[in-house]
Amino acid sequence: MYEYYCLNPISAVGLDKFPAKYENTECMQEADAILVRSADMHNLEVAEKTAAVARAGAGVNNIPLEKMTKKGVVVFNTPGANANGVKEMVIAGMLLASRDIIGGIEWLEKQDVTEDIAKRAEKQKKQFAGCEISGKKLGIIGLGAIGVRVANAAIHLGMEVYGYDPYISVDAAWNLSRSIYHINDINMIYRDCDYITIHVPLTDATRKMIGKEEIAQMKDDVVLLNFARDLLVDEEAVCEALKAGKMKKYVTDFANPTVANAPNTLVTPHLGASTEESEDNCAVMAVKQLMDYLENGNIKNSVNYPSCDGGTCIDAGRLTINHKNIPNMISQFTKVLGDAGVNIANMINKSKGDYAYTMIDVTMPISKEVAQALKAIEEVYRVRIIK
Ligand SMILES: NC(=O)C1=CN([C@@H]2O[C@H](COP(=O)(O)OP(=O)(O)OC[C@H]3O[C@@H](n4cnc5c(N)ncnc54)[C@H](O)[C@@H]3O)[C@@H](O)[C@H]2O)C=CC1
Ligand SMILES: O=C(O)CCC(=O)C(=O)O
Repeated sequence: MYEYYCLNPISAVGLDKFPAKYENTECMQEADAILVRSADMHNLEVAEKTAAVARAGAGVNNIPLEKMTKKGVVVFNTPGANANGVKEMVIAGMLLASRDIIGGIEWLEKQDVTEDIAKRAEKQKKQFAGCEISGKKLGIIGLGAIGVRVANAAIHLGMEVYGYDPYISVDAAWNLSRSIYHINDINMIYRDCDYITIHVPLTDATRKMIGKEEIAQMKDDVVLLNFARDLLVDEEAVCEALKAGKMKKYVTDFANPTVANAPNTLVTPHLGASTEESEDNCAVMAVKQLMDYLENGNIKNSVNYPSCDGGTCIDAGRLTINHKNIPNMISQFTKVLGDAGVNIANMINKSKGDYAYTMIDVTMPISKEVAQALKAIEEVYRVRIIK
């Protein structure tokens, strides 16, 4: 029996994939695995028993990764599963920033509905007029799952698209329309684009990457869109630019005291991934990844441990070890197993930066004592007997 705990509501389409041997617990401390969306986990202590956290979504800045890693907790996310939902919001954001659709609707809602409503509407409409996005320059910072989709959609809407991503993945590059200008100097985007949209993860390296200096380079009347994370942008500087008439609109998915109801901002309450399809996709992917990890020890789409696929164990036993990526670890593991007379059938050792993961299939069942001896090795964070 496995127990899972949901820190946020998770789509039933995903949770229904858990078979009967999985139970949804009300108590986080009892959980083998935790599912989360945007809940802040930085001040939460997860139980020793908890082996995995699955973020049903992309951004993992709400999860203390270093702390989890050193507890041997594998953190998963669901790359691309909600990217289309965000892409559609970005397109909507560009349109809302270009035409005063909201102003027009609000004006109409306040009117008395009388026989002459059509006539009054025709008279008023000029104050809600705007411009088209076709033919305008769009700069995209971050060409990952979302950035690529936004880029390709914008091309189809007739925009001239410039993309910047020094770490673009091979997959993303393959999916990118050939009509997009892939540029190496981010300042070109700041200087030349009418619309700028950011789609990078929030890390120490990207925090406040758009600040006063970057805004100063931008064209007058630029529209800045932020569906990634508010802390990527110096929003005090944005509000000054909006007030000064330098920036036309700031479209953001993140409400906070700086931007909520501020002039010329369009703020949505973190709705990018709030579609039936995105919520279902993320939940299904998160649940499948958790099940494969809990039952087989396989890792796919983890942000803190390497991928590892040993399939289903066909030998007598399997154990997995989460540990630091330093010399002499494997020899210590094989010594413990050799001393206990345990024969190794197969072994996989993978690393991701400072951390590593070892999966060992053996020809006889593994005792708790052997697992304890492995756990006692310095810089071993967790040992699981899978079978
Ligand atoms: N508003 C919402 O509901 C949602 C927001 N997000 C946010 O959007 C972010 C991006 O999501 P995805 O595209 O799915 O992630 P992704 O991981 O597929 O793409 C991120 C891209 O940013 C690039 N990158 C990293 N540092 C960069 C830098 N300094 N300059 C330029 N590019 C850089 C990476 O190389 C990668 O290609 C997430 O980390 C999350 O914070 C994601 C999903 C929903
Ligand atoms: O779960 C959500 O609604 C938030 C989505 C998000 O911000 C992400 O996937 O990074």
